[in-house]
Amino acid sequence: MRTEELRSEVEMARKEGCLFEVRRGKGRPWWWLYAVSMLLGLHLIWAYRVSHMPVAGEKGRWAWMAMFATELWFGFYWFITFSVRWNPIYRYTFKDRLSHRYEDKLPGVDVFICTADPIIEPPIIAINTVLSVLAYDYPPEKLSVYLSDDGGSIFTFYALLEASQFAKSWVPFCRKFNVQHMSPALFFSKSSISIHDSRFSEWTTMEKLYKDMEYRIDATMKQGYILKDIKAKHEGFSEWSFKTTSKDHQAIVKILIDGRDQIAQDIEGFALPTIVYMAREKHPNYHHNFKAGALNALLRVSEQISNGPIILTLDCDMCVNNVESIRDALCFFMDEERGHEYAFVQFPQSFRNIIKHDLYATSLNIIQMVNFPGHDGQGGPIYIGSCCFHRRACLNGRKYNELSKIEMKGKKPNILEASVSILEERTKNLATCSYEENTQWGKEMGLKYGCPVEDIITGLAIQCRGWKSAHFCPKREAFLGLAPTTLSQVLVQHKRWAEGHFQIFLSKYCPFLYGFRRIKLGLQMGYCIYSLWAVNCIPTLIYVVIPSICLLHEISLFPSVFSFWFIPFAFVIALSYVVSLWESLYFGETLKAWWNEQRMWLYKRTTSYLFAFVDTILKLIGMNDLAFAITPKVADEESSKRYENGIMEFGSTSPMFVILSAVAMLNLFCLVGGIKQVIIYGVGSLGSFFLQFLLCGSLVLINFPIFEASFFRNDKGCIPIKTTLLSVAVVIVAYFISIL
Ligand SMILES: O=c1ccn([C@@H]2O[C@H](COP(=O)(O)OP(=O)(O)O[C@H]3O[C@H](CO)[C@@H](O)[C@H](O)[C@H]3O)[C@@H](O)[C@H]2O)c(=O)[nH]1
Ligand SMILES: [Mn+2]
Repeated sequence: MRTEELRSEVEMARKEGCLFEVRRGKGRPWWWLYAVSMLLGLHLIWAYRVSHMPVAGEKGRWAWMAMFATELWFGFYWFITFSVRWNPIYRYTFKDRLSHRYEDKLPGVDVFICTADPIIEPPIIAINTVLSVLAYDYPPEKLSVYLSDDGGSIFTFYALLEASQFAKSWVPFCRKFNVQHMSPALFFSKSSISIHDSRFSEWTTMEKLYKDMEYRIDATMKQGYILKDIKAKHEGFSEWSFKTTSKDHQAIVKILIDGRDQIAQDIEGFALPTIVYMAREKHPNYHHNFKAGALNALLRVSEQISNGPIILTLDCDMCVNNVESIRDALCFFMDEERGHEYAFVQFPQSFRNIIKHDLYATSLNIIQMVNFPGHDGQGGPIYIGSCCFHRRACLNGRKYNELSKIEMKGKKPNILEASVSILEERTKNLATCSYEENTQWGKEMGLKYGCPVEDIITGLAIQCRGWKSAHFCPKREAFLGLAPTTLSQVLVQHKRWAEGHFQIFLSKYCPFLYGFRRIKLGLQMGYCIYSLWAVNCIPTLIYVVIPSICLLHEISLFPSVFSFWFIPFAFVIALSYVVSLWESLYFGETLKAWWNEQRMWLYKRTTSYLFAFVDTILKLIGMNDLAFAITPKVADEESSKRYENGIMEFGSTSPMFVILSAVAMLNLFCLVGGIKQVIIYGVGSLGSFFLQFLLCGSLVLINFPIFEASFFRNDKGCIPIKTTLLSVAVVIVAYFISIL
């Protein structure tokens, strides 16, 4: 049994020598008490629904059935969530033991960074990520950085060239000053130095060096072309004249710093890691398969150049923020007893731009702090695309075999023999999409194609090949990224996620089918929390519309406060909110952040998930194409300011906002209507409508930002009058339908 397994794992770690240790979460009896009482409450609610069903012809029979179906679904979904959360495990590493034993035998690490669009992902962000990686506390000859640019932008290439120059000063500076915020932008925004400090002049010189570089990149982008004398500095610029009309797919590979090169040595004797730029052309005849395609191309290219047995994948905005995270990851891979079972080590994705009360619930705190250790307890966390260390062999498609421990050293990379230009020429062909024609890339090898959450499906496949994975959450955040900062960005991002997960559920990779007998049932259910996100749109819409409309029509859908049946409803509602609030507060969120999170759940469920649901169905019947809407990493100045001040951003006329606004208006309308009836019929009638009032009232309350944005704001982020009118029209139509 799992319990035994865990106990013996901890035992083993105690025996000294192990590089990591596993500890089980505390407080499990409480969890069981919670689960049993919740189940009891749910059953009573269902019993009430069955026993009090209106007879045929009676008012509200359909509404009743919809409520019953919804509550069944919520119960089922709660059960899935609980099954993931009941047995979390937490991991600890012993990096001193690692250094002690393996310092001279550390494996090569290849870092893959993806960027795709120089406008919504400005190159300065991507190169800050590159620079943060270069500042890792790791032997430079064993570290290589690859930047994939799906935008194929000459400006990104230029920025990387600048960065590889700047790195020669930045990396030694980081060592000398023991810099912890390894991305220069973050470092200079977070730390300051006193004029009396002996390091003052060095510090300010470095700051100026960075600001100048930033300025040059910015100016070049504004100008729209690269100056002649800059172009003369690197022959790489000449490649941007390639013709896109060619029959074959084309790619560019440029080695900007060659790790074995002596010139790469800076004044103080610091060698720099290898830095490689790769771009794949957009070609009408070939699908470039978005990020998965980019990562697969990098796998092939890097195999020829550095061939590190460990790979770290990062999004362009995800800076390294902890000099030790490579070593943490290695503690899992290199542990003598159990290391060979692990395919990947996932770190949490943390964000550097979350505001005080986390307006859009973008920190993903609860998912990462509660769910992920739970997945880990069931055999392995999921792979979420960024901040994850992989074994190259596992990404390439290798099956787990108890007997074969993977050699960490990897084959000798070719860079030792071939010249840079030969390597570039050879790897260029490997980077193209035409190279993948009639191969297993995207199917059995590398990241999987055809899904907007390529990471999830790839991780699932790795686990189904017998590998374990680990979730590791160090005290100091290992990585810091940029969370979306406007409501529509968040909703679109979640639409992509929900859609991807739901597609997996409906495909042959459905965790229950594909994972059957390959991974634990608990882990299969774990994947389903997300796979079924999209489906939640329907029950949620039922719950936010029907009881309120029924309130208006004096149809009671819940037991009266004076009835016995009121107890299970009150109990389940109170318990689930108390537990969720407790979780949030426990993980350091504020009360207001929790409230904001509840609102975001409502918004995601009624818009992102709905659109994801519909789009997935359309795609299933062949009416829609696969897309990957990239999340912008920047917003305009005004809306950024509103974000900083915690003001919700609407602004555009998105159909998503019409739905949000319509739900809010409908509930306001019903609440007013309900109150009117109480005034007419007296407070006595309140009893049997109490829960409906509570629900409708909470919906009005939580939607306050929408009313504010429709009626009391006139900045550019308010709700356009068109959207408000449309939503009112929707409410009127809904009202007339309901009286038919
Ligand atoms: O055609 C593309 C599209 C995207 N990207 C890159 O993929 C990364 C992730 O894209 P982003 O729009 O930032 O997605 P997020 O929703 O923020 O990312 C989460 O979700 C994705 C899956 O939906 C994962 O790939 C990411 O790692 C994970 O952080 C970025 O670096 C992009 O530059 C490409 O390289 N090529
Ligand atoms: Mn992102």
